[in-house]
Amino acid sequence: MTASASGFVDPPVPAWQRRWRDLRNRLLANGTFQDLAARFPPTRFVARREARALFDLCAGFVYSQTLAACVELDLFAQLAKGAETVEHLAARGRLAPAALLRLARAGAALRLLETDGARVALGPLGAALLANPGIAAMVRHHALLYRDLADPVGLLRGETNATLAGFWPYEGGDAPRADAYSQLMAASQPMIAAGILAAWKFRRHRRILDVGGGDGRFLEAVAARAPALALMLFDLPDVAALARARFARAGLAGRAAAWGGDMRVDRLPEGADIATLVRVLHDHDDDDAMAILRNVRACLQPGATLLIAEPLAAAAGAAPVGDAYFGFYLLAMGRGRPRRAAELAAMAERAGFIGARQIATPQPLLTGLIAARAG
Ligand SMILES: C[S@@+](CC[C@H](N)C(=O)[O-])C[C@H]1O[C@@H](n2cnc3c(N)ncnc32)[C@H](O)[C@@H]1O
Repeated sequence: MTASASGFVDPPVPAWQRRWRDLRNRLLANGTFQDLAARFPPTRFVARREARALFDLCAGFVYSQTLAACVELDLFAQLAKGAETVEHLAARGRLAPAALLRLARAGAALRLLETDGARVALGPLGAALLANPGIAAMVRHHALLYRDLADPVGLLRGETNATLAGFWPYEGGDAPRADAYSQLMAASQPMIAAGILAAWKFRRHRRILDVGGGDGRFLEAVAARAPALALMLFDLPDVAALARARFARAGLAGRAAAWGGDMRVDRLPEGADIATLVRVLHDHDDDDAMAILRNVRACLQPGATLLIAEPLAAAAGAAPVGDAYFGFYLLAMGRGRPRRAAELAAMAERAGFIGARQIATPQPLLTGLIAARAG
């Protein structure tokens, strides 16, 4: 077993796999082999695919910034009703038509837009983005992360004063900033809630406690699906106040209550038969994450359900999101790390839960789900 820096263990790599990896790497690092592979018909396809993947890694930041420019110019919303002329879009964005066309062609290459040179329309990814406003909110928010990643090694060495850390002031209380990050979370929450609601039947429960529940958007979505469920939310005091306001606006004040405090140390409200931690544990270093899990366990009766929902490390088909994106995002944020499903299950069991298991979700890219019972 290989001990990671955090003390958790990664699954061991079998000896035959290590030998195969070394052989593969010797071949791929050899220019003559690469030339041969690119010319030999059976390997040509793979050689081209790998060359493209490598170039995409080199150029990925340009692709992201192409998307950022489209979002800043609000192109997707402007094209929602149909194609527009290059001149019209250029005038709206205060750009020269040639500059707008350059952006449109870049966007078309990335399937965000389509253009015939005179008019611009949505591409398939641009159209999909319209249905998920949370993505545009994240793209805007990424201006902070982009700045912090300008010196990735400095960030890894802890030499960079990350601007992203200031966006998430969990300690100390800061109402305007809590409002800003809660709005960002609320914008992306519908995508997360859809995945959790597709994977878990909340109707079978009586009372839910959403710990670190933000401004209540997740509970509002659960409430629509499970009309008899009583709703409880716990978050920092400034955020719990936002949740109370949301519950009142949504007509849920009669069945929902929100408490403010520190979920690591303050007593959590009792009586729930299901507790949820949605995008919470990955924000915290291991000691704090364990304190949260133990505190949640303490407020539940044996047999109650715990659901942990967050992007996972090493998720099949989604490793770049968990390990690369969230790995660096949380580093810039100043705490936490993405964890494997097995790590979260082991932590839950150490905190007094039993039977922890991973539940399949329709979109593992965004949300992995671990369910356990209070032991
Ligand atoms: C990433 S947000 C997730 C919010 C919500 N669960 C969602 O998925 O939209 C993490 C939440 O944990 C809350 N939080 C962070 N530290 C906390 C603490 N020590 N006690 C209570 N809540 C805390 C934050 O205020 C924030 O609402």
